[in-house]
Amino acid sequence: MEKRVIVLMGPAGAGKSSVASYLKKRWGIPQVITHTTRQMRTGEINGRDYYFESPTSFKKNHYLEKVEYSGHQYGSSHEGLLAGWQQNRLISIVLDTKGAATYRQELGQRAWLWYITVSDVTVLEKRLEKRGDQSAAIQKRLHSTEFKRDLVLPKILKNDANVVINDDWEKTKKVVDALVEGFESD
Ligand SMILES: Nc1nc2c(ncn2[C@@H]2O[C@H](COP(=O)(O)OP(=O)(O)O)[C@@H](O)[C@H]2O)c(=O)[nH]1
Ligand SMILES: Nc1ncnc2c1ncn2[C@@H]1O[C@H](COP(=O)(O)OP(=O)(O)O)[C@@H](O)[C@H]1O
Repeated sequence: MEKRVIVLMGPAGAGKSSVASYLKKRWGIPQVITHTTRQMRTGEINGRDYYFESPTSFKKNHYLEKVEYSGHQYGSSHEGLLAGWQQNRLISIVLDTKGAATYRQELGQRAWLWYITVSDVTVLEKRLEKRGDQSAAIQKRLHSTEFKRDLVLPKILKNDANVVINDDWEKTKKVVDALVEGFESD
């Protein structure tokens, strides 16, 4: 049976992690956990949200792809993907748009691209504040080239991605349910 990884991408605060959690809770779709050198935020758990690494330990892993985002390293392992697929036909991963393009290149249609966004980008900063991110970290993030890049869906992914506008969480859940149901009934 066909296997797929739902690649959740989009600007910071759009709701990528919220969708990943919902996929797990409602549909039992596990998230492939990636590695990062950024600091753990309040409420985050090592091994659930990320594998938090030092610059030295980060270098020791083997990555399918890795990127720098707002001054920190992020990488996803081949092993994580394969372990997820061993137990499940459908898994998810949260990536930036550069990583998503690599996944599409490496995995073809097995990378199911979902671009999570909002119709009014000014809400993103408010969401990051509400999430409890430190204000210095928010400002650094909002001014990074990667954040600005991911505010729009890159041209090379435009025809391939499902766009999910996450303005209203109740509506988003319905859109997510419809996408998963479409796959399950395939
Ligand atoms: N390419 C790639 N991007 C990642 C990986 N892990 C996380 N990201 C992306 O890195 C960016 C920053 O993530 P994070 O620090 O959690 O910030 P957030 O977007 O504000 O939640 C987001 O766009 C994530 O999707 C990875 O392993 N590879
Ligand atoms: N539709 C929504 N309306 C209001 N707040 C939301 C919505 N979706 C997510 N959030 C909240 O916005 C913040 C950022 O969401 P998150 O999933 O962490 O985004 P991302 O992973 O894309 O950075 C979180 O506090 C989350 O609870």
